[in-house]
Amino acid sequence: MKIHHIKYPEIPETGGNEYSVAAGFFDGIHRGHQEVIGHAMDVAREKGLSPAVMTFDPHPSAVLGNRKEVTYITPYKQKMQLLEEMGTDTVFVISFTGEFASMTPEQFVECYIRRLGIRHITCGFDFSFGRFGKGKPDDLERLSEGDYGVSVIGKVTEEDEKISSTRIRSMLSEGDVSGAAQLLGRPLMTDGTVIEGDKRGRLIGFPTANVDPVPGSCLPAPGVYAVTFETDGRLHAGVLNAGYRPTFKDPSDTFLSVEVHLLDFEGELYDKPVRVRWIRRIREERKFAGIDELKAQIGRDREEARLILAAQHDS
Ligand SMILES: Cc1cc2nc3c(=O)[nH]c(=O)nc-3n(C[C@H](O)[C@H](O)[C@H](O)COP(=O)(O)O)c2cc1C
Ligand SMILES: Nc1ncnc2c1ncn2[C@@H]1O[C@H](COP(=O)(O)OP(=O)(O)OP(=O)(O)O)[C@@H](O)[C@H]1O
Repeated sequence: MKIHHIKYPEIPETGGNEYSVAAGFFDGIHRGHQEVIGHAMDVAREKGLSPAVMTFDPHPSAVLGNRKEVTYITPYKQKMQLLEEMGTDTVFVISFTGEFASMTPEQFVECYIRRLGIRHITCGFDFSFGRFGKGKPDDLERLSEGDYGVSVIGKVTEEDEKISSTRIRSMLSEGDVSGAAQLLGRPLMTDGTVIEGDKRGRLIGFPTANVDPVPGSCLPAPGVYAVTFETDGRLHAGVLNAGYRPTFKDPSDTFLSVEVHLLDFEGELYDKPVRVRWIRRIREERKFAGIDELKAQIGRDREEARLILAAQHDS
């Protein structure tokens, strides 16, 4: 898959290729996004065009400043991997700058559709672009003069409400990872590396792999979760604690640890790249009176995770 990074006003050399693109930020590549991207690919096949995606980096809210801290359901690398798996040949990643954001719809169409060789553009019903987000799908049609086709995908919903990145982020902030998986069409995936912890886990009888998530990962609310843990091409069942370990740590310690106890694995994992898939929340993190109580609870968490993951496997 070819990735073109574009910074306004540059236009990359694409060797005369002609594209069918899906346009949008696409954080999460959820079921709504999958419909938009899937349609762009169908058109590419029908018309003999190259299947492509046009996306932006960073998230517009990082530049327009309406979100405090910008985290991603699918950080950049994972998003690229998912797009490639869906059959995308080319991705145009446009730097989302103040200058780009203030283009008129006419400028956007001239620079990023006509001059890039785009012959068909697919977007969702609420796609917007250009100054104040004023450019709408209708404008794409109005400005095309027959040079390119436009498809607008209607609202994809779950329980009568639009599936959106914002909705998924809000579910994650409440720990509802199974609800989020329903909208994503797959579980939330967190990529990271195994780092050293305080080595207390082994002492209490539950060794854990401490995961350092890739920067900018959008994590679910603190708590205990049933997860799968993929490393070295193998999938392990696990029970994860995301939190501040109040039983051992000072409340002023604000480092969020993400640690996974693997149900059927013992061995060395330091420095390995891993992918955690969040399956279901089990409970909140709590401060226990002592180690014995904590150990008993982790034992119950482990059994609950085992049942959740076995049921998921059977279904
Ligand atoms: C499934 C699971 C649940 C946990 N729940 C809690 C909890 O509710 N409260 C808490 O203080 N620590 C909890 N912990 C964290 C333990 O305190 C932690 O594993 C131990 O401190 C080891 O830390 P280390 O890996 O940094 O050595 C949990 C850990 C696991 C694996
Ligand atoms: N549920 C949906 N149904 C149809 N089209 C959608 C849906 N969600 C997003 N799209 C379209 O997919 C593209 C990418 O959308 P965008 O990245 O803004 O996603 P979003 O989920 O709506 O995000 P946010 O919650 O941040 O607004 C846009 O063209 C948008 O119109």
